[in-house]
Amino acid sequence: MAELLLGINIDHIATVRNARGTSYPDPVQAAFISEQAGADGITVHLREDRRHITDRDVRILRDTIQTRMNLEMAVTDEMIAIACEVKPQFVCLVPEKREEVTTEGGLDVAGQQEKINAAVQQLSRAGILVSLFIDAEERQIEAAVTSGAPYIEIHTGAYAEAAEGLERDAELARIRHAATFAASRGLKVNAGHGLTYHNVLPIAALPEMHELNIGHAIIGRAVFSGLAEAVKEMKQLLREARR
Ligand SMILES: CC(=O)[C@@H](O)[C@H](O)COP(=O)(O)O
Ligand SMILES: NCC(=O)COP(=O)(O)O
Repeated sequence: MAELLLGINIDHIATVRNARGTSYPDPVQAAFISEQAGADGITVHLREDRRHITDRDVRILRDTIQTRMNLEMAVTDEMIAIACEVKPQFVCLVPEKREEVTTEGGLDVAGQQEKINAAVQQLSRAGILVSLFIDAEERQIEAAVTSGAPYIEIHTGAYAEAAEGLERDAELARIRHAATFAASRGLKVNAGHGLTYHNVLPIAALPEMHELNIGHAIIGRAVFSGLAEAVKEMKQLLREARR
């Protein structure tokens, strides 16, 4: 079976940075370390309200990412103009609501087919590979095929939030069916949102999966794998100050 690719979402580094308005921790450094550790791509979501990733991040990352940039964005004229100028290797079109804490559902491609078709065409003409972030539904997959986008990313949020047992099994079955159906219709299939060290295995085992985009759980874990070292470094500095 082909290797399953891992895209790292580094938005959450920018969230910590922006909470204080500091220049650290820098998502540019996060992208570099992720790539050194084996990431196959870097995902950033330039939200309309710029709550985490900023325009500056996107521009610097476009120059510094060695693998490939996957720019998640809403389907707006502003975002399409930015993407056509920056030219990331991939754009993933996502739904966006100002007041949401995180992306709540998939993009309704079927309900706004002409708008999505136009966006896919414009981005494709700029040489960008387009992915559509959709729920695991045949209707949305058919609409994605119609749009001409070569990729979909299946929103795994409902799976991640489902209670372990029957509820989660049902969500997994929906995703499994969607992945098989989408692949049979010629789409490349990615997935992501809310995937963790505890729930990723059944999704990763689906043979049609091409790439998983994972951020929050990895950044959350990185805090603890690095915390002891960070405390030791500060303690060392304090000791040096009193020598
Ligand atoms: C579009 C998506 O899947 C989200 O995971 C996003 O990339 C993460 O950013 P937010 O936490 O702002 O939703
Ligand atoms: N598109 C999903 C993504 O980029 C990562 O989502 P999360 O792991 O931060 O929930």
